[in-house]
Amino acid sequence: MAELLFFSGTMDCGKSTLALQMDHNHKARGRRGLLFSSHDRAGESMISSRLGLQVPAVEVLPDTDFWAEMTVRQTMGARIDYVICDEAQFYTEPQIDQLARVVDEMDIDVFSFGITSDFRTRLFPGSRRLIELADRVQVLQVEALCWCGKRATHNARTVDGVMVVEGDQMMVGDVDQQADAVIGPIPGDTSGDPSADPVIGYETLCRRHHMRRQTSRTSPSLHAHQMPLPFDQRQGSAAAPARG
Ligand SMILES: Nc1ncnc2c1ncn2[C@@H]1O[C@H](COP(=O)(O)OP(=O)(O)O)[C@@H](O)[C@H]1O
Ligand SMILES: Cc1cn([C@H]2C[C@H](O)[C@@H](COP(=O)(O)O)O2)c(=O)[nH]c1=O
Repeated sequence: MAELLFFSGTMDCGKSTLALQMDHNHKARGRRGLLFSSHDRAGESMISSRLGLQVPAVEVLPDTDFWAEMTVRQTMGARIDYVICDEAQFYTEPQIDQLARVVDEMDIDVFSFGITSDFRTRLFPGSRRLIELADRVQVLQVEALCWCGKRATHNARTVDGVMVVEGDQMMVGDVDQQADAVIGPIPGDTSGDPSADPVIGYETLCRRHHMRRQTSRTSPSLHAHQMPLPFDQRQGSAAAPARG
């Protein structure tokens, strides 16, 4: 019997990698699958993993109807044994209902992948509906970590390196946008230009640090370790710290 599975976790815990691995393993055994995604960081119609894999996928739009998608393809003679759905947090509730119907009435496995909650710790509508309907919800084993070393359970959004708790629920972005913010501006780098667009980034945190709004940038201990020694260009040597 086909199943609706939801593989979930924070950002950067390996969901897209697992999605592509599952596709590979099922394909290797002669099963036929269809890949879907929505607003992947690498661009439209794509499933991309930070491990470097990138595979074409059908882009899910607000008016995509999964029941119709499957019906049209099957009518044209395609065999569909399973469906991979990445970035499923962005799907609408009716789309998740359609996926459940595809499982139950067409006997097609649906393997869905997505983050559970947004930067305000609120459930995404698509994820909420998946939690309500899935046969199984599986939290990924690979743990994204907070800067303190604990398991990261929440996603923080940063704007120009500063954690925010207000804004649109959907904003495509990545976790490594924090890096520059941690070590401060690099001399000659104009990306810190105040007239430039704000840099949206994300950081995975444990609950305690999410609640306290403490990111790697505002953590006093980590900040001290990652700050480069101030370099006195006149002397050619490290000078006394100018910043507290
Ligand atoms: N350079 C690297 N070497 C080894 N593993 C990496 C590297 N870069 C990323 N990863 C792994 O990839 C994971 C992110 O995978 P990805 O599928 O892109 O995550 P998600 O879809 O959950 O955001 C990281 O948690 C890490 O385990
Ligand atoms: C927390 C949060 C994330 N997003 C976006 C940022 C990324 O583009 C995706 C998650 O991708 P990943 O493969 O899981 O890393 O979601 C968002 O739009 N709103 C949020 O609150």
